[in-house]
Amino acid sequence: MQSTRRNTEGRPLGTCDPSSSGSPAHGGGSRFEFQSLLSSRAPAADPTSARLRASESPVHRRGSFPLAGGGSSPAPPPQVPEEDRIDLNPSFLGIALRSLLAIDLWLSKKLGVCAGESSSWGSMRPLMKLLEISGHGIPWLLGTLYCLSRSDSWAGREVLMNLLFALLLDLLLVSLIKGLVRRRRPAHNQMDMFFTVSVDKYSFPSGHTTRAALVSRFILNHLVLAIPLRVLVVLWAFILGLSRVMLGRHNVTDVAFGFFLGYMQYSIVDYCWLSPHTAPVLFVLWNQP
Ligand SMILES: CC(C)=CCC/C(C)=C/CC/C(C)=C/COP(=O)(O)O
Repeated sequence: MQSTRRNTEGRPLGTCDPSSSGSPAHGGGSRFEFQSLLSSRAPAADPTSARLRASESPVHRRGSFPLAGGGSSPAPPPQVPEEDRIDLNPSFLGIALRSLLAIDLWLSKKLGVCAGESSSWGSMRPLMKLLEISGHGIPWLLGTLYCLSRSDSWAGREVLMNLLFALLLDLLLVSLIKGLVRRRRPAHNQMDMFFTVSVDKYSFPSGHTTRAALVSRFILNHLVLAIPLRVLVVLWAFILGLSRVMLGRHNVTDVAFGFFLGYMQYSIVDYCWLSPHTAPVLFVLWNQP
């Protein structure tokens, strides 16, 4: 007995309707998924026919659909460059990563409510941009240098020297990772940021978020603050991270990794803590008239 497997549209599997719209590569119809499955589920006995089957898949044919039933003498399969081929048997990790990426892009777009003046929360954009300046590298670097120059106690100088080290380490690590990963900023972002350097065209990880996590952990560990102020510091870091997505500057994963990296950076700074004992040269140099 022979049974005919059907796709979700009730069409026998293996057939194709050339009149239907939608790009095969972008999931325009379920039949393309089927063809991928067919290729991966029924491996050919010999490599030549496996290659032929893969090249028959519509995802390998840019701009042409295979006709239902086919002809009696099919044209020889076109040679497809290696980089154009789609992995028909992706690993579980690959599927999980792609799904995470899709959720990330979808959620980031949804949360980008201040990405433009005409966005749903566009009126909040000036406030978000103020927050952006509060986490920018320049005010933090200049502020730390200024306080260092005014500090008249060894203890104060030690803390500020380490804050300066932390800020520079953060700039270095974020630039390195941005340059390596080279993830583009979301398409809905307006590139109107105040004072950026070349790697800032990339979005992974969020530099504002790493700085916010690093600085807030630093402050909580080295400044004696009343509880409400401590809560405020944590809130500032959290809202700054969130505002990066709302402004459309980043995807959610850029910010999530930014929090993680900033948190870890503080651990590095704490581990390498500079003091008159561990780095006497620095402290002596700073105290030269
Ligand atoms: C000393 C020196 C080279 C300072 C550079 C400070 C600077 C330009 C920091 C960049 C701050 C910035 C715009 C980071 C981008 O943050 P995302 O959150 O958009 O990644």
